[in-house]
Amino acid sequence: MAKRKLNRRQKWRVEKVQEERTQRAQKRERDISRQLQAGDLSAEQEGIVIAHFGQLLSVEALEGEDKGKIHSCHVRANIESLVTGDRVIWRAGKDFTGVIEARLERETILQRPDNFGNLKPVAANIDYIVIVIAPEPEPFQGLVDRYIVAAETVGIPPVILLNKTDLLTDENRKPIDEMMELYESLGYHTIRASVKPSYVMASQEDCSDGDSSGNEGMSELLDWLDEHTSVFVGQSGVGKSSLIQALLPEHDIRVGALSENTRKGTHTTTTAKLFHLPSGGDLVDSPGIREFGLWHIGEQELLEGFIEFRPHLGFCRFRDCHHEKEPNCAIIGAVASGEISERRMESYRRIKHAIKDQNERGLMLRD
Ligand SMILES: Nc1nc2c(ncn2[C@@H]2O[C@H](COP(=O)(O)OP(=O)(O)OP(=O)(O)O)[C@@H](O)[C@H]2O)c(=O)[nH]1
Ligand SMILES: [Zn+2]
Repeated sequence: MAKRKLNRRQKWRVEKVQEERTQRAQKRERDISRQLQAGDLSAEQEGIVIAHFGQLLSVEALEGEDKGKIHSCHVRANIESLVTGDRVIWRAGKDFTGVIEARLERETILQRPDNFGNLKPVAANIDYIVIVIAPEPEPFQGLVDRYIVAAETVGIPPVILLNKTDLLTDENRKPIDEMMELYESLGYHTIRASVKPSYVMASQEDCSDGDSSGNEGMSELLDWLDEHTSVFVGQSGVGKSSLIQALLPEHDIRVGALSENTRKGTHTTTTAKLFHLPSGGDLVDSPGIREFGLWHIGEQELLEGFIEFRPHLGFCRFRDCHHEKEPNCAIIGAVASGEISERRMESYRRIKHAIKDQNERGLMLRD
């Protein structure tokens, strides 16, 4: 996506919109000052943004008598854009309203490009990116690695979750096991799970091979998610909605995600929602977040995103080595000595060429 150039008329409209926005912000500030003076706002307290609706943010109180309650809050001027997962200092007002005064420092931030090519934050303070794969649709190493690189780039540990283990067969088991073992050997945590679709459940009397819901691997997954905030990403059809639905039986995840998609036309929505898991831990989800990893990667980020490449970076004979056929290339040397697997090297090359292709077609945002 290239940066758009605006013509005069568009520029005028943008300026007009900005002016109106400024006026609205000033009015809000005046309202807030009035409320403060009238003593209608509580003392400052800590909260977490759990959803975003236009100018209003849903903030959950993390302390005090309102702990766990959700307030619909305005944001004071001069606070940079807030996103789901942000921890904030806020004051409660009447009737579950409130005012956000400040944003606390973020541990991590997921960003995606907007239509103008600028990176916009979509979720904050995520601890794990759970990359879901399944025997069907077949997992392609390049795609899984791309998700991993994206996670490494933002500094959030990826967890590889193989879902639909009930669909493992004599034919597909070996390549999938090899893939999982490769990721384990790189130090990534892997989990295996299966979420039985409800129609299978209905026709099944005996659930003795799993937990009472007929699902498998869920307790390990729940343990892993406990006390952390996670997002689920992965190819369409691997079972992200099914997993999230199984984790959050009281929410209608599928319907929510679908209607949000339909309303926005394509997968452009950035509204993310934070859910508390009954067993502990939080999930942040939105159709936009599920696509995280497929947005953009720069060539250097790609190299560093392959964690086993890192010790070899900077040791090639040529500073501008492309790690293709150059003599004394440290990366190629590490493949030859077995420190880097052929599969990951091939995957790296494939992703690099795909990025180049996209760059040449002007689709990428930055190198
Ligand atoms: N056999 C089997 N089928 C599953 C399992 N988990 C999910 N499915 C089925 O796989 C299909 C796709 O599942 P979804 O949960 O919609 O997948 P998704 O990753 O959310 O897909 P998108 O919404 O397109 O991103 C559905 O028909 C599910 O019932 C599983 O563990 N085993
Ligand atoms: Zn090299």
